[in-house]
Amino acid sequence: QGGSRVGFYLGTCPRAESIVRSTVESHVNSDPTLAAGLLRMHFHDCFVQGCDASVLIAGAGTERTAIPNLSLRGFEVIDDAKAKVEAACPGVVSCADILALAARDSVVLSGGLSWQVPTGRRDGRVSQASDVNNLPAPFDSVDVQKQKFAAKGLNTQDLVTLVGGHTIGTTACQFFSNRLYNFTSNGPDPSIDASFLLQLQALCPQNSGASNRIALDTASQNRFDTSYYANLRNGRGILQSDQALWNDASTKTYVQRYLGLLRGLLGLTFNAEFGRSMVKMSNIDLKTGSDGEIRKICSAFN
Ligand code: HEM
Ligand SMILES: [Ca+2]
Ligand SMILES: [Ca+2]
Repeated sequence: QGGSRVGFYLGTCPRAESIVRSTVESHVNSDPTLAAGLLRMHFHDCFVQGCDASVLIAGAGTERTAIPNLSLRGFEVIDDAKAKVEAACPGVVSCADILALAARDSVVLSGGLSWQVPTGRRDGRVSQASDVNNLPAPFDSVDVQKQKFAAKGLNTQDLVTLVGGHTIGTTACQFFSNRLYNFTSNGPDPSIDASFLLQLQALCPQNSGASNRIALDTASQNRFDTSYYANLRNGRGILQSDQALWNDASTKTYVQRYLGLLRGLLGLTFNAEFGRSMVKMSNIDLKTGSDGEIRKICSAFN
C-alpha cells in the first residue's frame, strides 16, 4: 500500500492540485450535486481493483457498465481537469490521483474540513464489469458491511465514518422503497419514524416512483455535516444499510460519538475523522512506481 506521499507532484507538476481544485470548483458552482457524484465515484474506484481510475474507462464491458456504476456522475469533471493538467504538464499526473483530489475538493466545497491527499497513484490497465462485485449493497446487514470494509483494510470506525459521505447526495427510490411498502409481511420497516414514512411514501409512490431521487440526508443534502447521523438517530435514515448503523451496537457507538452523545475521551469529530478515513480508503491497493501507466485521457487506456 505504500508509495503515495503528500506533494508527489511538487517537483513535476506544481500546479496539479490547484488546477484540479479550480476545475472542480467551477463545475460544482454551476451544479452543486456534482460534489456527491465525485465523492461516490472515488469510493467505487477504490473498492474495485484499488484506487487506479479503473472506474473511469468507457466502453463495452467496463466497470462503468456494471449496475452500481450506472448512476455515477461527474465523469466530465474529471475529463476536464485531466485536459487542463495535461496542458500544464503532459504525461505526469494520473487520473487516479485527479479523482482522489477531486473527492477531497468536493467535500471541502460542501463545507467539510480539508485534508492532505497523498498522491503518486498510477492508472490501472484493467476495467471489467465482472470485477464490480464487492461493493456494499443498500440491503447489506451491518455484519456484511463490516466484512466488505475489513476486506479493504477498513475497520468499524472507518465504515461508520465513510458511509457518513451520505451527508451529501441523493438516492433513487428503487434502492429503499421496499422499506416503505413491503419490508415485513405487515408492510413498512418499523424502524422508520411514522411521520417521515408518510413523507417518503409521497416522494416515492409504490408503482411509479422508482427513479425519483431523494436526499440521503434529509434537509442537508449539500452540506457536509453530522445531520446525516442525527437523522439515523431519529429513524430518518433512507437506505436500510444506513439505518442499520444505528440499530447495531458496534456501529451505533460511533454515531453517538459523532453526535456528541458520548463525551470526554469518547468524543469524536466527524469532519476531522472523515479525512483520516478517506486517506485510508484512498490508499487501497495502489499501483505505484512502474506499475500501471499515466493515462493520456481518463476514459481510455493508453
Ligand atoms: C455500506 C456502504 C454503502 C452503501 C450500501 C452505499 C449505497 C449507496 C446507494 C444505494 C446510493 C444511491 C445510488 C443511486 O441512487 O444511484 C448511494 C449514493 C451515494 N453514496 Fe453510498 N453507499 C455506501 C458507502 C458510501 C461511501 C463509503 C461513500 C463515500 C465515502 C459513499 C458516498 C455516496 C454519495 C456521495 C452518494 C450520492 C451520490 C449522488 O448524489 O450522485 N457511499 N450510496
Ligand atoms: Ca479501481
Ligand atoms: Ca448533510
